This record gives sequence, C-alpha cells and structure tokens, in this order.
Amino acid sequence: MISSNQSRRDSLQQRNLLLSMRLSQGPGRRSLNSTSRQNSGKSLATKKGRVSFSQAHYGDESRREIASPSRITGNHTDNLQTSIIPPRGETSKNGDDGLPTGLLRKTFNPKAFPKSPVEYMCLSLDDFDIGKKLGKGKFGKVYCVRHRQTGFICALKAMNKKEIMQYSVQKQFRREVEIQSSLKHPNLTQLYGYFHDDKRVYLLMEYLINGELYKHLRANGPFNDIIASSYVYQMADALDYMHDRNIIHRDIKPENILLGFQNTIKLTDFGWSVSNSTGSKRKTLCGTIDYLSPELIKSKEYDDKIDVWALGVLAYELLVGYPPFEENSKELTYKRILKRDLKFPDHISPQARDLISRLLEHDPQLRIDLKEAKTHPWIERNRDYW
Ligand SMILES: Nc1ncnc2c1ncn2[C@@H]1O[C@H](COP(=O)(O)OP(=O)(O)OP(=O)(O)O)[C@@H](O)[C@H]1O
Repeated sequence: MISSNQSRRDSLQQRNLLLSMRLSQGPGRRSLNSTSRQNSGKSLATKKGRVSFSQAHYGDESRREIASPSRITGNHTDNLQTSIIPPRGETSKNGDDGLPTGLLRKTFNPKAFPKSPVEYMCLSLDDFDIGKKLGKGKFGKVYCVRHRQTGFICALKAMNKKEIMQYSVQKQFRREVEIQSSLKHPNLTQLYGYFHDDKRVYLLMEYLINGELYKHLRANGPFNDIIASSYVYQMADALDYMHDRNIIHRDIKPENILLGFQNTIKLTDFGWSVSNSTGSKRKTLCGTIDYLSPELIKSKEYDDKIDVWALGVLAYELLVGYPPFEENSKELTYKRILKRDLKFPDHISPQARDLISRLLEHDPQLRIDLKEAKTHPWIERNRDYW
C-alpha cells in the first residue's frame, strides 16, 4: 500500500534537500515584525507568521490560483496512469467506509475501490454541486460540495496537477492520499475517495463544519480545562491509533485540526505523515517551529515520540493561548526548546501542568505514553463535563 522503500527514500532525500534549503534561509519568514507577546499580551503567532518547514516546498501563495469551480470541467477520458494517481487497488485496505447508508457507497467504499477504469471514472466534478469555498491550501482550494444523486455533503479539495508536478511533490501527495485513506478514526478527517480530470486532482473528504481549530483558538481561546482536556484527549486517541499502525503525523498544530459538531476535533493534513513500519528511527526534519521537539532540532534520529511532544505543545497552547517556547526569532525558540525552558502562567492547574510536563519531557524515552496520557488525572477529572 505505501510506496516502495526506494521511492520512500527518494522522497525523503528530496525533502531533506528542500528542508536544508529552508533552514539556510534564516529566520526571516517567521513573523519577525509581529509585536512580541510581552508587549501585547497576545501570541506572536499569526496564521501567516507560523512557519511550517513545508512552506519552503511550495513557494508563494499568489502562485496558487486555480480556476473557479464554474470553470472546472470533469474529463472522463483522462489517462488513469498519470503519475500522481496511486495505482488502482493500492489505495486503501480499510474496512467499512463509514458513510451514511446508501450514500456513495458504490463509488467510495474503499474496500471495493475501483476494479475497472469504468468504475473508477464514475465520479467526476459533474456529479457535485459546488458550494462555498472553505479555504485555500498550498496547491488548491477546498469547497463544500453536495453529491447530486444522494445529497451527501462533503468537502472537495481541488489541486492543480501542474503545480504538484512543478514542485515535485507527487510522492508526498501520493503518500498523503494513501495514508489518509488507510486510516479510520473519529478524530481523523476521513478521506472518502478521489478522482481527477485533465487539470486537477480532487480529494473528497469529510466536511468539518466549524473549520480550523486555530481560528477558533484565536477568536475564543484560550480554553478552560474542560474544553482543553477534551481536545487533548481526542488528539491523544487519534495519535495513539496512528502510532499503533506505525504512522507518525509529524505536523501537529491547531492549523491542522478541524472542528466538527459538539466539540469534536479531527486531525487533518497528512502531507508530512510517514509510515514507520520498520519501527526504525527517522531523520527528516519536519513540522512547525514552535512544535518541534528537541531531537528534531538536534537532527537526531526520532520516532513517534515527536508527536507526543507536539501534543504537549498543543495542550499548552490551548490552555495558555500561545505555544510554550514562542519567541521573536527561530534561534531563540530553538534555544528555549533545547533547554526545555517551560514556564506556566499562574492560572494553569497543577494537574494540567503535570500532564504537559510529562508530554514535554526532553528525553523521548521518558515522555508519557499516549495510553497513559488518555487516563491522566487531569483528563479523568474533566471527563464528566465533556
Ligand atoms: N474537510 C474539511 N472540512 C472543512 N473545511 C476544510 C476541510 N479541509 C480543509 N478545509 C478548510 O480549507 C482550508 C485549506 O485546506 P487545505 O488542506 O487545502 O490547506 P492547509 O491545510 O491550510 O494547507 P496545506 O496545503 O498545507 O495542506 C483549511 O484551512 C480549512 O479551513
């Protein structure tokens, strides 16, 4: 299902190269002009200012215009062997697709994923009414859509093939699709399926009505113990599920978490996820500066404990409003992470401090296990109020 070892190595080498380019660029892209927290009482982070290492990969936002949906036309005769489409049958080994009864089951059931090109091509843009734009990513835009035949509402991400090729991220994209379609968990955004025409690839996903947790955090945060503990529990459960399947997410942050109904949160953006099925340690630097663990900064080998560290950073940000090691420059942030310079504002409860401190253990081996984190006293104490 996952790319061969060779292609994985190629992809990692390519990414290493790009990441080292990014690192050599210095701190300029990290919102250096933002007013400091000390001055404003607010986080340094703006969505734009939060630098993801992956940004180096994709270049400037303005380059990412694609045609408006009204101009997009499906092309049923496109060649299926295009390099950015995973070969048929490699897509998912999932069980039940989890879709409401009768909805798109024929075309989206990953178990019965296309057996013939005809079946494969039974989805096209013409099958959907295009609704409002939900957001814009590096390669394209995300729309709320309705499947005409069934009325099923989902999110459709339209990505430009040319750009995917131009930035040589076919393998990363392919891995994202493969990993996301192989996972099924209430706190992971589900990928229902994909199709393409001559210009674009379309990912059909679960629609999360309340958008990014990041925006919610900026508008309504920081959160109280009840909400924060519920979010931390949900992320711990999703990560535990992924790690049990030897998959590391590698880019946990509020921008990559979507909010559904009733405070359900779902992790998304599996572009940096990686299958670590050999259980061996990895070395690719990835993630967002504020969420990087000490071993990543030291370019040491790492494993799924980097996600545990990132969960600690997330827990802190949810309760405090900004990440624990945030500074005006990348270098200062790195310094504080490496020293594990962790300070809590007075209002953080002793139990929350305890869990965060254990998630943010400098030594990966000493970091709390996710299964234990899920039953930590801070979680248990708040669980009744969720
Ligand atoms: N399944 C979804 N349901 C609702 N809104 C979504 C969904 N997926 C994405 N969005 C919205 O669309 C925006 C763009 O998503 P997209 O995944 O393309 O980009 P991104 O995660 O911001 O960046 P990247 O290109 O790095 O993945 C998100 O920020 C979010 O607001």
